[in-house]
Amino acid sequence: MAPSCTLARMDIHSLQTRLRAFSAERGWEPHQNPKNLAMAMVVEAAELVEIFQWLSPAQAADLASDAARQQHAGEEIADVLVYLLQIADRCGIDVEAAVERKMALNALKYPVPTALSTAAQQVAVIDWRAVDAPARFVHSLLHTGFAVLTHHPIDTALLRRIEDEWDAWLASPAVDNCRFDPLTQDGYVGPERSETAKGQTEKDLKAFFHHYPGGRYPQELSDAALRYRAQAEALAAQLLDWVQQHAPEAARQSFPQPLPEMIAGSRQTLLRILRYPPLRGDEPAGAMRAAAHEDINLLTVLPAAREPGLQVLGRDGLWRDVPGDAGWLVVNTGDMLQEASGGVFPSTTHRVVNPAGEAARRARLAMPLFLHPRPEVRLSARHTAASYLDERLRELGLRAP
Ligand SMILES: O=C(O)CCC(=O)C(=O)O
Ligand SMILES: [Fe+2]
Repeated sequence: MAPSCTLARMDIHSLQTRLRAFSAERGWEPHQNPKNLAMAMVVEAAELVEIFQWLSPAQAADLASDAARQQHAGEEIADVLVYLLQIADRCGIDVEAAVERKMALNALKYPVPTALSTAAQQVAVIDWRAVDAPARFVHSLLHTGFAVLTHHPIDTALLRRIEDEWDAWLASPAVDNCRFDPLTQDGYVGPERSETAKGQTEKDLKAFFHHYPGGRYPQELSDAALRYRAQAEALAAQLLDWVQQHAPEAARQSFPQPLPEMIAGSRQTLLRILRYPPLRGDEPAGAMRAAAHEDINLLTVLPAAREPGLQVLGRDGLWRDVPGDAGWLVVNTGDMLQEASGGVFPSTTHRVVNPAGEAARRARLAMPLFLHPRPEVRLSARHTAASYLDERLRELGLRAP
């Protein structure tokens, strides 16, 4: 997004170079630290205000009809801008990049309050094969944190098979042979010690199995989940490529390295197979299948479950069902993409609500794949992937505090 052609015409960088030379020739540099410059800028801003001080709002709006006053205002505006550019120069701030990034963030923070923006908050359903799929996919992620793909390359017959065998396994005593190990972070976690979403008090009403490359896998089961994992991981890598290619300039400038490089050779990508057991009616008040949360990773690939319940929180504060017809694939952004993009890609809050009626008596299976960078990858000035994951796992109670 170009903030304005005026900025481009002005060429901020060469202006800063000229200002530096101007100060050096006059021996002013020792006094021009950011603190003094900021104070001088405020004095100039006050001189600009002084021009308007006793004018009526109508007179102020009509400044152009008073040539002398208009010229005076121009001089004060120039003074303010000159100091501002010098502050940025001394602090090593790239003004153009900072403005672009701020405008992108403002657009996210203050969406246009029209019917159009309500439509923009609907998660897009996109044919993966379409020529414009990558652009539409990234647009939907930017506006809703989610996108849904149809006609994707994941084998849906394989998914049904996984659901059937894992539904039985996750509810069987065999899970005892494969319980969660906090060191390797893989294995089975039962409802009794399931996650407590950040900021929640009740545990989620779910059991799950975590699989990492080369990690433990139930020997009683077929390799269907591993085959799904390979397909999902390849698709997730392609989708991350789409994000890199179609990300707004502000996000691309924020990425410490191209996104595909972050996952190259990663063994951190997590396959989670979830079983939400049928509800018995004696669940603690307020306990939900999956309480409101954000995913930790870059992107999540999630085949639509057979049972409903997945909802996304819109920027308008309303929960909406994520479209999830049979065979569709849900994709959402996670905290790590938000961190790496300087907030341009939102990590959107979602949850799985408890069903009512007949559906409450049925289990719900889901198998998200969480795409993770290698641990040493830098996401931002604050965090590497490892430091970020560590912080979040402690919050979830999956790693000792
Ligand atoms: O069960 C689902 O559909 C979503 C699960 C989820 O959001 C998660 O495990 O992070
Ligand atoms: Fe999630």
